[in-house]
Amino acid sequence: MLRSCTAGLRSIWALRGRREGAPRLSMDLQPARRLFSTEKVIHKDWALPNPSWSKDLKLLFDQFMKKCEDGSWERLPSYKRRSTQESEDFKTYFLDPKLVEEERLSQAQLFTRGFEDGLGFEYVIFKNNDEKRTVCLFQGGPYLQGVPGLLHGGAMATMIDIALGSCTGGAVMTANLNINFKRPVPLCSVVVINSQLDKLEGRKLFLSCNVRSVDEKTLYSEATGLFIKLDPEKSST
Ligand SMILES: CCCCC/C=C\C/C=C\C/C=C\C/C=C\CCCC(=O)SCCNC(=O)CCNC(=O)[C@H](O)C(C)(C)COP(=O)(O)OP(=O)(O)OC[C@H]1O[C@@H](n2cnc3c(N)ncnc32)[C@H](O)[C@@H]1OP(=O)(O)O
Repeated sequence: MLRSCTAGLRSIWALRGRREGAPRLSMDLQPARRLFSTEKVIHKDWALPNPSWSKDLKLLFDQFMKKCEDGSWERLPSYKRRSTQESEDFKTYFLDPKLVEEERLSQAQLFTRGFEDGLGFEYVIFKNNDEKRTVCLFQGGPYLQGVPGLLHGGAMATMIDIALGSCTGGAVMTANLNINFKRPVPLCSVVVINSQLDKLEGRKLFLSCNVRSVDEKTLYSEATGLFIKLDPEKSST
């Protein structure tokens, strides 16, 4: 496993910055301000295949894209940053400008999308609106290691949070997250996170998910989450 991961790492380095349609920029060599000031970077959709995706991930992606054809499923796009108008709305309602400097905020990005291709979080989420559930296909790269050769539990928790949040469809905050880690996830492997909305109670959304291997034989984790719809009348800070 470690050997294949090292080979993967070598090929990933060979592919750095070559995501389809992406500008050839190297994140560690250029100042963040320059990287994130171009519209092209801000609006790039990262939930699409790139050369670091394994055969398993590409295969599952293709299968779910087929399910999207009749409209029952949709692929959720993923951006490093929100669009300008959404950012402004968000700041107006929920952020205290005294707590976060404008310059720092201009550099902000979704942390799961801050890695070079293949090194960190590679994922795509498909949503079935009628069934109120999502499927997240996730390949955790070599920079997400915890115990040698294994995915860090915090990286898994991050993906579980995002997967559960993708079922909510709105401005929400995670209030509670409970995870049972049942089996360790091999680094660089692909897992499937099935999430669903179990109950809606006022502003409270109760969700659950499980994390399985591609062949569904291994149950890696189970989790439940409570998300709260944000109240624009209240400040979250
Ligand atoms: C920040 C805004 C986000 C906006 C997003 C906008 C668009 C989304 C689109 C794209 C996003 C893209 C990607 C997202 C990627 C990553 C997601 C990251 C998610 C996070 O990384 S997120 C950070 C961790 N998260 C926090 O940092 C929360 C800190 N926290 C709070 O900010 C407040 O705590 C809050 C807002 C949760 C609630 O505050 P509040 O004042 O609005 O509501 P209140 O306290 O009245 O609770 C109402 C009812 O929920 C019950 N309740 C509350 N908490 C509970 C708990 N823990 N257990 C059991 N019940 C609980 C109460 O008991 C009451 O129940 P009842 O109504 O029955 O009395």
